[in-house]
Amino acid sequence: MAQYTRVSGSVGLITLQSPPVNALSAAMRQGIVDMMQRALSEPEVKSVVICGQNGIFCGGADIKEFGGQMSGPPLIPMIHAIEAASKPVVAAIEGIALGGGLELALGCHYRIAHSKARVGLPEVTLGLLPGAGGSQRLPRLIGVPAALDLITTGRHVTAAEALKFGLVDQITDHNTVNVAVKFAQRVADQPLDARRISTYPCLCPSDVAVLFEEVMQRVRRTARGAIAPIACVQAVRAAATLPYNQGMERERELMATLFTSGQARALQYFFFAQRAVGRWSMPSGARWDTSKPRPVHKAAVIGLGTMGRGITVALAQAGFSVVAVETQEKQLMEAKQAISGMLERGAKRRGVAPALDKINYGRNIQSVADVDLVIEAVFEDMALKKKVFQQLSAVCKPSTFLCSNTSGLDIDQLACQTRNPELVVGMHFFAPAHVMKLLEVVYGPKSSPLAVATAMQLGKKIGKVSVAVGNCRGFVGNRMLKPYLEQALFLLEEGATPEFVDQVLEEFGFAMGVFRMSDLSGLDVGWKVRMADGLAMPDPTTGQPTRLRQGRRYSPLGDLLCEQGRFGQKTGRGWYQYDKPGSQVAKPDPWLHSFLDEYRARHALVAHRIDHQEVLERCLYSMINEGFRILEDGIAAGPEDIDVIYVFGYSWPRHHGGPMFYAATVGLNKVLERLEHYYQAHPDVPSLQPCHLLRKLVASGRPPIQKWREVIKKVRSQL
Ligand SMILES: CC(C)(COP(=O)(O)OP(=O)(O)OC[C@H]1O[C@@H](n2cnc3c(N)ncnc32)[C@H](O)[C@@H]1OP(=O)(O)O)[C@@H](O)C(=O)NCCC(=O)NCCSC(=O)/C=C/CCCCCCCCCCCCC(=O)O
Repeated sequence: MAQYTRVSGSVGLITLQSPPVNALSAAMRQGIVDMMQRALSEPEVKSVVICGQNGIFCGGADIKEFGGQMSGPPLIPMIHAIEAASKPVVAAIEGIALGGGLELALGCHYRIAHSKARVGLPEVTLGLLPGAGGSQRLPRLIGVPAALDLITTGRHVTAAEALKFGLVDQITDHNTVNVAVKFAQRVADQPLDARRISTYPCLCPSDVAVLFEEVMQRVRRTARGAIAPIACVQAVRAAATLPYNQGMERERELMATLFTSGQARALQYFFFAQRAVGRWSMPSGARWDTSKPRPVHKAAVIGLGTMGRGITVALAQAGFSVVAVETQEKQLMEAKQAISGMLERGAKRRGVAPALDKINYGRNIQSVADVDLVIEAVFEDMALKKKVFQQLSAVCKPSTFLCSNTSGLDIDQLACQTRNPELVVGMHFFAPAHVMKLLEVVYGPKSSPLAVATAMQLGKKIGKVSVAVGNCRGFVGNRMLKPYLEQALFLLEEGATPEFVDQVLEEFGFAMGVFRMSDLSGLDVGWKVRMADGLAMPDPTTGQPTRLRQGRRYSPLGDLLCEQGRFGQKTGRGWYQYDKPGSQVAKPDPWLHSFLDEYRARHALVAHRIDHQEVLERCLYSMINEGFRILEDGIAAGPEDIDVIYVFGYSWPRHHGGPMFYAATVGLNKVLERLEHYYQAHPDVPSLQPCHLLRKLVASGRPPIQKWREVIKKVRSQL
């Protein structure tokens, strides 16, 4: 775990050895304690260097240990002992020094970093704070404003930025360990008192109280109910206002609260879930580790509307050559201008040259003949998409992967239009496509593991978190959205207002409640789909909007709004009113309230008092129930896939882990019991009927979420 060698005669070199990231597990901490003792006890050794194996200093505490009983030497006394050492200790930082890894480096007397290294205190992203002295040492070293920024955002900084802050003493382009060893030799006789950060006064600007107030307000506004960012501010405030020892005590108290909170558990689960989705599998047994992707050098995008533009930008920014096709001259010119603007703004932000020359624009689909992969992004219309796929199949090389950016259409029907259906997959991007992290890679029954592996790898290369999912209406994300939206409408019919439903969901942590979100995305989008499905129509016998379709409850409220031209923000009216079309400031609309009253009266619906709990349970549990159905159907391989999709694509609050993790924390038996209760009250709403897998998990003794796959496997094998 930690290896000790003596180099250059007088330097004790401690190398952290625990791939992949040299995390500070109990064994690693024990190793460091032992090796430090050895270095300090050897009279020939005048100074010490701590480095990491394989070009990585340290990725911090071992997150896996947080879930169990902590054992081994604690981190805080270990770091204190390093700082108190009588011989200079130099951290040689290569690759990364994150979290506890940076806190370890802050306990050292000097820090030398490679120019390509990144450092940071990302504990806040795991629901924690830098609880091994980081919240107290960092402000003492780099000042309160910079420390607040790093600790509350968890962002990683480059070595150059770290040098500017004074966080590291030197950066090098050469072998960092060699440089650190020479440095350690040079400082071997230097006094250490001025190098112990815990003894420094905390560097505060004169208006520090105002600064804390401002940061606290910002954090509360953006945290959406997450508690760790607030605790981080409180911990830094302790550094600024208390002596070091008392500050450490405050850090410990705050850490204890966070450490045992459900939010930390959810965020740590989510850390591993994000990584788990990369290890995809298909019901056929094909898997990430047995399916090799084919390299993609040149790609094409067909259709340069909002989605196509974003996809083109994402590809070009990642260095792909792109053929961007739009058949209408005027639209092509507009798209070219918009894409250039997006690339220029993005390049300016990142301090690089815009990748304008990566894109060739054309009006003719023939121009994609030699590309390796095409992403079709035309209007969401099956007939149109089928036509495009027929054309692509005729024009492209036989080996070209043909992908559709669709939010829910049947991939199999598109694959059937082509010569090589095994090379067809869905790539469901989320708007704006160059910004949003999520990509659903959708495999149909004919999609080959090669096509899935290639689309997954492409997604990774363009910076997306890609999740492989099966083919069904709406895939995972939009399929689960349907019961959620449906419940929200039913709640309005029964007496709630859009403002109240949104308030409850936003208090839960969604960036936007369901109605504000619908106004933003445009009510006409769903209306068109419902019309195509034959739903958004008056009852043929009465001519009235009907509340029952195919024996199921149906709410025509959204359709009625659309019939009035209320499409949301873009028309200045929707579930809310806006000052003008395109405005984003939603205001309650008295017209809407009267409309709801009239609607209820017309349908003899008696409004009743709907409370916070009912809104949350009906909206979330119906969505979660659909999530269990998706698992049962094999559309998602595991709960992690669903959770990652919901956090990255649908603004599910990350500190609740995702809908499936949330169900596990609420208790599956409680979710089941409440669904049964609501289904009894609403037997014409099938999405409230608890699904078989949920019942099975409860009957199996509610195993932890990590064990659900075993039960899922059994349930699927019985189907
Ligand atoms: C940037 C990375 C490091 C690397 O990224 P990349 O190259 O893309 O690779 P990945 O795929 O992400 O990772 C590769 C595998 O490594 C695993 N991994 C990564 N980091 C860790 C880690 N820190 N621990 C465990 N495992 C890790 C990862 O999962 C991959 O494996 P797999 O594919 O999943 O199998 C990137 O990985 C990254 O960003 N890592 C996280 C960095 C991070 O966030 N570090 C901070 C960790 S938290 C920390 O350090 C906290 C320190 C303070 C602790 C103080 C403890 C005091 C306890 C007090 C408790 C008080 C309780 C009181 C209770 C009471 O009183 O009762």
